[in-house]
Amino acid sequence: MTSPVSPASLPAPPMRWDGWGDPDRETVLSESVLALIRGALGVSGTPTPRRSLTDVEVAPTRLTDDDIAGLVERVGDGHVSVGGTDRLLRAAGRSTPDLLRRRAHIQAAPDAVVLPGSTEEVAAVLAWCADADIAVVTYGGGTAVTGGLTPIAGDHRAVISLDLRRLDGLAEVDDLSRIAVLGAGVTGPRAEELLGQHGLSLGHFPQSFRFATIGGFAATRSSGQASAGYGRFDEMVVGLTLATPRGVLRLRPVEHSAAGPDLRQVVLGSEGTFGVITEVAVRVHPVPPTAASQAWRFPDFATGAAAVRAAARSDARPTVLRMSDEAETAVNLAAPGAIGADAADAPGGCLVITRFEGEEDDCLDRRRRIAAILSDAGGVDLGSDPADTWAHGRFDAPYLRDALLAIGVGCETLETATTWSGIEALRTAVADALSNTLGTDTPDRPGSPALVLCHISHTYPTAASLYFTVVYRLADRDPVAQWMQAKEAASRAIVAHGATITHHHAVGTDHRDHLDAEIGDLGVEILRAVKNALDPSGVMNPGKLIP
Ligand SMILES: Cc1cc2nc3c(=O)[nH]c(=O)nc-3n(C[C@H](O)[C@H](O)[C@H](O)COP(=O)(O)OP(=O)(O)OC[C@H]3O[C@@H](n4cnc5c(N)ncnc54)[C@H](O)[C@@H]3O)c2cc1C
Repeated sequence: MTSPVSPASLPAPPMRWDGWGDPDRETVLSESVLALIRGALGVSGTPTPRRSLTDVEVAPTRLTDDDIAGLVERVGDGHVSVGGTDRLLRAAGRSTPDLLRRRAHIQAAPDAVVLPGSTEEVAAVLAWCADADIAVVTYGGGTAVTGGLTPIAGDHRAVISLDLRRLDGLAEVDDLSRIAVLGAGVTGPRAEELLGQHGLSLGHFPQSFRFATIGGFAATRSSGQASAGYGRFDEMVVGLTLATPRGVLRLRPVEHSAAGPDLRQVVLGSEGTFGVITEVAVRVHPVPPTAASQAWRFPDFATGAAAVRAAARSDARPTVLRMSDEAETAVNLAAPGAIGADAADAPGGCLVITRFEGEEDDCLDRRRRIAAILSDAGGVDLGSDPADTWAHGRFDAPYLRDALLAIGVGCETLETATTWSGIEALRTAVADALSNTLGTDTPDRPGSPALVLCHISHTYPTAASLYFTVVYRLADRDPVAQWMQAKEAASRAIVAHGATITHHHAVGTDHRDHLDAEIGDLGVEILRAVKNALDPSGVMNPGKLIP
């Protein structure tokens, strides 16, 4: 039995419930985007209205009055809700299947939302849940894209969402060591604001920066757009605190230790299946006084990839280094405000963006040295404008997806990484898998090819990550199954090429069945053993990460 949702009693997560970003911002597709989409996919472009929150039903909570009292006892009055809206708002992440499921009249939701205010309260809730046989899904910013937030109770009698928004402080700054300790619920902008008051910066800027949290970054091994300069998030972490059903694990911020295997690396990427990361000690740096950019055009992917590889190996490494393939360059994805605008007269080739942050002399010197490398490798200097345009609009592209979904156009991304020697074959295989599954004729979608775009998003001396965006006509019937079929084909191609199933989006539910192909049966057994030590009753995020 389901019932319409009652109003919220807890503060709502800041993102719109059924889409991306600021709830007050409505994206209207420009004429150039509409023309591109109509021409490529044959849709009419007429938007269908969104479902209102009040027109959704959820099942009643499975928690008893005693359960609710038990939770309130641990986190205090006003921090627990079994109200339908509170539960629904935390019921999903922001993948395209998540958003498609948000269109249904009846939706799955956790049985309660709990807002702990400290590490001790988190630990108390987890111990209580383990005793009471209730599963726990940790909720950070809600930007998960691989099913990590799906409210799965598994073998347990109910599931709660543990929203960390109250863990929102800067606990400590060690200026001399350049280490800061941030609460897990601090969002990307709030972290920069808090650190900025000390003249410091973290430098982690994923596309989800505005909404995702410090704890979420750590739990998913996130990677930001400035990873070439500041590293992946896991490289920024020097210490952390993990609350588990068995107690609290505190890993002190001494990065350089020979005291056995590095347990931080065991916690990073654990996706809430071992416990809840409540605090993270991160490496920080002074706010960079200068930024200098430069964009380049290469004739084709292979030439551009060789140039980017050389730049990634240089000690003049840019802070941002990325390259769009021919298709992504042609639709102008680097400038969301101008997509499709000059598609007809685009000069072709592959766009490379470089950006350098730091002291002025150092920035200019690195830019000059990288310019020499890229120029020698066949690049044409486009000046700073395209790179500045990319920097300006870099957090806005996700809004487009909502507007596309409204007109019957699917838009989803997936990512992987492999060694430089495997990059070209991997790109072809994944792109083919996506085009073949989403671009074939079916009674639902006669003759609509899929548009597959790709960029090299993160670079290392030995490897690089590939990030695919695919735009396709949604099936009238079961568009979730349509995407899942394409994703499975792409995942198989990734596994067959020995690449990683995820470079930074994490495993969640979506990649779980492919994890054993990557780490082997013994690797899976190790993860199970760690989980068993920290979460013997298996209440922490069941159905995610570990097959
Ligand atoms: C439009 C868009 C763009 C994106 N761009 C990027 C990108 O550029 N780079 C990138 O790396 N990712 C990106 N992502 C993916 C996503 O933003 C990251 O995975 C991010 O790290 C999730 O953080 P969050 O706070 O939103 O976590 P949530 O989505 O709330 O949770 C993610 C997973 O981690 C668990 N979790 C969250 N917090 C904790 C905690 N404190 N302790 C234990 N477990 C926890 C959750 O249970 C869940 O399984 C993008 C997603 C979207 C929708």
